Amino acid sequence: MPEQGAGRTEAVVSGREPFGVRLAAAMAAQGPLCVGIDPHPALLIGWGLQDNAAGLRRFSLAALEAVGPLAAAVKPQVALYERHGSAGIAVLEELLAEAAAAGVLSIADAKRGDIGSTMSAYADAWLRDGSPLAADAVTLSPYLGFESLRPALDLATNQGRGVFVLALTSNPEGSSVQHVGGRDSVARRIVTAAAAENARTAGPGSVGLVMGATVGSAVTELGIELGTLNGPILAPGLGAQGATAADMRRTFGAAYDQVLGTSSRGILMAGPDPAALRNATQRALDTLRA
Ligand SMILES: O=c1ccn([C@@H]2O[C@H](COP(=O)(O)O)[C@@H](O)[C@H]2O)c(=O)[nH]1
Repeated sequence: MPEQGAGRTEAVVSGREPFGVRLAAAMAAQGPLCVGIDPHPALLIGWGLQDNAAGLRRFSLAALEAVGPLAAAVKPQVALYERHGSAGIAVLEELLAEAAAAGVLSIADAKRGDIGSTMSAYADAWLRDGSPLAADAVTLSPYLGFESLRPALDLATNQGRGVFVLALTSNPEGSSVQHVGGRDSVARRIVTAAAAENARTAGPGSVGLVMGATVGSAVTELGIELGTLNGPILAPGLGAQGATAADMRRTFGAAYDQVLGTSSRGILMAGPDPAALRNATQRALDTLRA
């Protein structure tokens, strides 16, 4: 029996503007910064909170309240909610709802990827109206094949939501898979596939890429062409992983305007004082704009 769900085309069309358009507007208004909400145990303790669901909730809502008005988007790291079990997932649901109510774009960093039929369920969870976990966008892993992501690509389009597909990740181990093939690398093929998706839309596309701020010269060495992407690039690695805005400018060159730099621990470690969190966010924004 053929795989069910892999080729599903969504019929639902939401009334909201495409994610790519909404993100471009937020980046123009706020600047090119996404703040990661990563409630690591050490950060909870550092904020004077307990490493439990109640601490997680206070941390998450306080972080959103402080940084939300300054950032183009927030990016909760799903793993750090999952480690608290169902109570942690309930906090993530509340955080996503609060972000939506405050008009702050949310990117769920879940890195989902599976065969098409299971991918449909992931898409329903993260991208469908009415799901308690629906975010404006979700991160996806394409290592079961880019086309295995089809249910999420189609649902995102039809719901005015977006996806960010891992292409060149910020960790040093990523190159052992993503650089394979040299000038015809795995990463380059993912970029080409994302560009083909975005070519279907006239405005800014909603299929983004994850490309670490730490990847240095990999983009040029692998012959990756970003000029035709027509979509956003989520660039983690600022701050705690050591990358700077200057590194990002060198790495992304002419595509820098499409890049949404993201920092989690580098900003969150300034908390819990809201003014200190706002200052850390503003400093990160200033370097990205400089
Ligand atoms: O290539 C990637 C993809 C995702 N991430 C995630 O971003 C944040 C980074 O946190 P920092 O504290 O700013 O280092 C984290 O949630 C990662 O899982 C990434 O770092 N690199």
